[in-house]
Amino acid sequence: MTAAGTGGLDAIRDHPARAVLGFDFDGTLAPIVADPATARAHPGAAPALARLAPLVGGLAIVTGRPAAIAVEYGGFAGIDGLVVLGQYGRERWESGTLTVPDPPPGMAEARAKLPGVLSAAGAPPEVGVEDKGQAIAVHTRRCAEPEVALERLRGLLAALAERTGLVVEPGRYVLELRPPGTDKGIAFRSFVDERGANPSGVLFAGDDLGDLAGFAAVDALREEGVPGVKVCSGSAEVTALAERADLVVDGPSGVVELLGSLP
Ligand SMILES: O=P(O)(O)OC[C@H]1O[C@H](O[C@H]2O[C@H](CO)[C@@H](O)[C@H](O)[C@H]2O)[C@H](O)[C@@H](O)[C@@H]1O
Repeated sequence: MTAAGTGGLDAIRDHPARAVLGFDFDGTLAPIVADPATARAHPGAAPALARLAPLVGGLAIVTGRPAAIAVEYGGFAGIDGLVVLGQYGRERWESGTLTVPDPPPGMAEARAKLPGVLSAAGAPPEVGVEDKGQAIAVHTRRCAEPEVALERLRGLLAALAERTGLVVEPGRYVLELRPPGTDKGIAFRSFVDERGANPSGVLFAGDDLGDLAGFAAVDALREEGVPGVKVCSGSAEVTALAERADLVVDGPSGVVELLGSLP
């Protein structure tokens, strides 16, 4: 644990009612599985979040998943006070109310052209397409050589994104075509700001490249004098987060253990 991270955790524990916490879903609260449709939160996650929600100033799931899917797969439906910021902040779920904007311009064209792009890239049949309405994720985890399949797709998907006004969000054996304009850092910072001008401390936990923006939000808050802690749900697949984290825990079970120790 870094000294700054210890300061962040101490501040959260000393003044939990003004603390704001953000957690990624896949790989952080939910173990990684081969089929995205079968991912479910660690069994201890929802009970731990339900216990914590009334004790802290703000508690959010900040995820690339559609908000409704994260609520369903997480078992979060009954948790009062929990906010789910889905699709990198475009969608919001809170107390059973879901807010979803119209799909971005370009998404329909990207959807229509994607099969041709996969074919041009020689994508094997194990490549999976996850249509999330606001975004489309192309998964290679189930391919015999997932890294090779991902690299073959990278350039063509980047070109498709550029043609359709989208951006490519890379992740764990996934390249996602999604609208620009938000990321987990913007989503988490705006959630912190809406909870009040004087947070006692902030925490962001993640496992994947998209979570680096959440870490950057914690860094920016620290520079403004707000104690903060960056938690990495460790895996062999992504090392970039561990290098920037204050604390590395052992995957979703380690994150649930940390949740149980808060505030
Ligand atoms: O922001 P997150 O909650 O971490 O979501 C990021 C992406 O996670 C999902 O894909 C990842 O998890 C899958 C299930 O364990 C796994 O099969 C895949 O390889 C991972 O990349 C999800 O399917 C995507 O839509 C999310 O954007």
